[in-house]
Amino acid sequence: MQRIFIVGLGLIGGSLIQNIKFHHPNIHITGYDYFEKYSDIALSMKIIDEIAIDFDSSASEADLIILATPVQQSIEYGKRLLEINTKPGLIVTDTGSTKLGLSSLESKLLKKDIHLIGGHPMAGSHKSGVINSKKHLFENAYYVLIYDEDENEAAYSEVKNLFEPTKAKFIKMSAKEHDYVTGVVSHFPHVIASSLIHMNEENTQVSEYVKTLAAGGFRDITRIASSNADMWRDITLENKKHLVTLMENWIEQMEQTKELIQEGNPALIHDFYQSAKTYRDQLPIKEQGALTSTFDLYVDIPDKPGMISEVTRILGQSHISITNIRILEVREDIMGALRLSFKSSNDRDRAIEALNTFDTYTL
Ligand SMILES: NC(=O)C1=CN([C@@H]2O[C@H](COP(=O)(O)OP(=O)(O)OC[C@H]3O[C@@H](n4cnc5c(N)ncnc54)[C@H](O)[C@@H]3O)[C@@H](O)[C@H]2O)C=CC1
Ligand SMILES: O=C(O)C(=O)Cc1ccc(O)cc1
Repeated sequence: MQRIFIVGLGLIGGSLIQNIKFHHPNIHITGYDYFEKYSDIALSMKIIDEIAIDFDSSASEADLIILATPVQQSIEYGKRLLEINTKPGLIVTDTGSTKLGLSSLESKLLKKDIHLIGGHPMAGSHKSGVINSKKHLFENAYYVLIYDEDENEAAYSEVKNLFEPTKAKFIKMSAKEHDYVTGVVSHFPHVIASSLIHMNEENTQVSEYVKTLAAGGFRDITRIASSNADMWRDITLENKKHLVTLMENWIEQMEQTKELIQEGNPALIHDFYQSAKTYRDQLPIKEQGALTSTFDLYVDIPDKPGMISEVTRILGQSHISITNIRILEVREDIMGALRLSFKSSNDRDRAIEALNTFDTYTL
C-alpha cells in the first residue's frame, strides 16, 4: 500500500493517522478537512504529508481511503466514490459511530472494484478535533469491522493488519447488530445525558443552586453531554429507528419507576438500586471501552502535607508521564484520593508498581 487518503482530520481521523504514520512512515498520506485550518494543523503536526486540493482528485490516486467525518458526510463521500474514477482494488474504511447507512453501499461499491470495510473504533472522548488526537487512543478498545461480501475478505485482512499497531481489539459484526448494540450502550445514553443537562437548566428558574451544586455524580453522568453536536446530530439521525424504540422502552421503565417511588415500598426501592448495582459491578469496566478514553489510577492519600508531591516525585523518578491529575473528595478529616490519568495501560501498570507504598486501585 502506497497512498492513503484521510478525510476528516478530527479526533478520530487524527488519532488513526498518527498511529499509521508512526508505524508506516513510508506510506504517503494525503489529508482533507472541510475546515482548512484543521488540514494545516495536521500538516504542521506531521501526521499527513500533503493537503488534498479536493476530494475527487485525491480519492482517484488513493490505495486506501479513511472516512472520518460525521456519519452523514461519510455516506455522501461513499456515494461520491460511485461517481468518480478510482484505482482498481481501492479499499475504503470509515470510523463512523453508525454503520448501516454506509454499509448499504458495499455491494454497489464492489461492482466498481471498491472494497468497503466499515469500521468503528469504540473509543474516543467528548473532546473533538485533531489537536486532541493521540496515537494511543484506541489501545485496548474494541474496534468493530464490518463487511458482508465474501469478496471483501482480503480487504478486511488488509485493514485489520494496518490498524493492528493501534492495539485495539477487533470484532467483526453485522451493521444491523452494530447499530442496535451501540444504540443501547452509547447513542441512547448520550440522549439521556443531554436531557439531564436540559432538565438542570430548566430548574435553575426555581433555584440558582441547581447549577451551583451540580458537581460530583451529576458531572460524571453528564460528561458526554459536552460532545460535538455535529457528530451527535448525524448519529441520532442515522440511528433514529433504534433510538425511538429505546426511548419508548425508557418511558415505560420510567413510568414503572415513578409508581415504585409513589408506592414507597422500602424493600422494592432497595431492590431497584441493589439490582442495578449488582449488574453494573460485573460489567467489564476494567477494560478500555467506549466509556473511557484514558487509563485512570486512583491513589488513596492520607490528608497530610506533602503527599501529593510525594506521589508525583515517585512517578517522575520512574519517568512515568501523567496526562491528568485530579484531587477527589479531600476533606480535613478523611482520606483523599488522587485520580491520575496515563496515556497507556503500560504506564498505568508501571505507576501501580512504583507507588507500591500507597493503596492504588482502578475502576
Ligand atoms: N468522538 C468520538 O469519541 C468518536 C467518534 N467516532 C466517529 O468518528 C467520526 C469523526 O468523529 P470525531 O473525530 O470525534 O469528530 P471531530 O469533530 O473531532 O472531527 C471531524 C472532522 O471532520 C471534519 N468535517 C466535517 N464535515 C466534513 C466534510 N464534509 N468534509 C471533510 N471534513 C469534514 C470536521 O471539520 C472535523 O475536523 C464520526 O463519524 C464519529 O461518529 C467514532 C468513535 C468515537
Ligand atoms: O466520551 C465518551 O466516553 C464516548 O462516549 C466516546 C465515544 C463516542 C462515540 C463513539 O461512537 C464511541 C465512543
